[in-house]
Amino acid sequence: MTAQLNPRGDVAVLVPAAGAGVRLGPGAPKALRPLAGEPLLVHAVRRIAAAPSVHTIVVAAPAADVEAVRGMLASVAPVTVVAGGAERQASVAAALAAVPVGPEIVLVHDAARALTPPELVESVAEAVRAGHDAVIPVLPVVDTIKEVDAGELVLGTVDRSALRAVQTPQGFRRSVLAAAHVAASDPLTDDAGLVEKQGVSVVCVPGSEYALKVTRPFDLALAEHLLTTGA
Ligand SMILES: Nc1ccn([C@@H]2O[C@H](COP(=O)(O)OP(=O)(O)OP(=O)(O)O)[C@@H](O)[C@H]2O)c(=O)n1
Ligand SMILES: C[C@](O)(CO)[C@H](O)COP(=O)(O)O
Repeated sequence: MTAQLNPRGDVAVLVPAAGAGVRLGPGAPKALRPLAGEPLLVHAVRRIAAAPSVHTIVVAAPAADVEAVRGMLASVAPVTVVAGGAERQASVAAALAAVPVGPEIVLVHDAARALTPPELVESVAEAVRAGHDAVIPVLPVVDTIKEVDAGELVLGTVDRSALRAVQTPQGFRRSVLAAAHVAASDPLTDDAGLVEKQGVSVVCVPGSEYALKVTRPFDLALAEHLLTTGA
């Protein structure tokens, strides 16, 4: 059944999905690769659409696959599909340009984080609604972290208590994200990094283990296991 978005919602979600997936290995663009029988992107969009505040979803698809992605998502949720760019930042900028007048909170969410629960979409949006210009979901770093030189010689042990692993969706006041993209020079893979460069304070909220990014083959196997076991 096709999900309905909330016409009175205040949140637009941009879904960059135009990456190749080089680290996943040869094959179709990553967002279009199957996870338990459906493309990663379908899983991601279904969960975004289940978040009650979402008014608009814009997907940035690989340029050659825009029509295929429209077809793939037609029965999932009402989405706008645009062509992405060569860098993630260009894909986000293309999606941002397609957001209609209305939503004043914009979330940017990797298609690759296909199992992200709707509750995380809501908690990030709520933190922006509460007055923060930029909000990122994070997890504590659980491994010991070493700094090394070019020859893999350990230089020292980093204090991990002040480190966080960053996820998406990342949430922004719309004008803040738009200004950061206008001002952007070198491409970054992280929108929070763009707004930091503008001197904007970025606030952390608790992330979710389920928002793992499918990057390497092990991540895909883990996501498949989580889905098929109902974990
Ligand atoms: N030119 C790009 C590059 C990335 N992305 C998207 O940004 C998200 C996060 O990127 P990542 O997981 O690093 O994906 P890829 O760039 O595809 O991965 P790789 O670096 O292994 O090729 C993904 O949903 C990806 O599709 C995008 O829309 N446009
Ligand atoms: C935005 C991001 O998902 C935050 O963790 C990440 O930066 C995406 O890209 P990367 O190429 O894997 O760093």
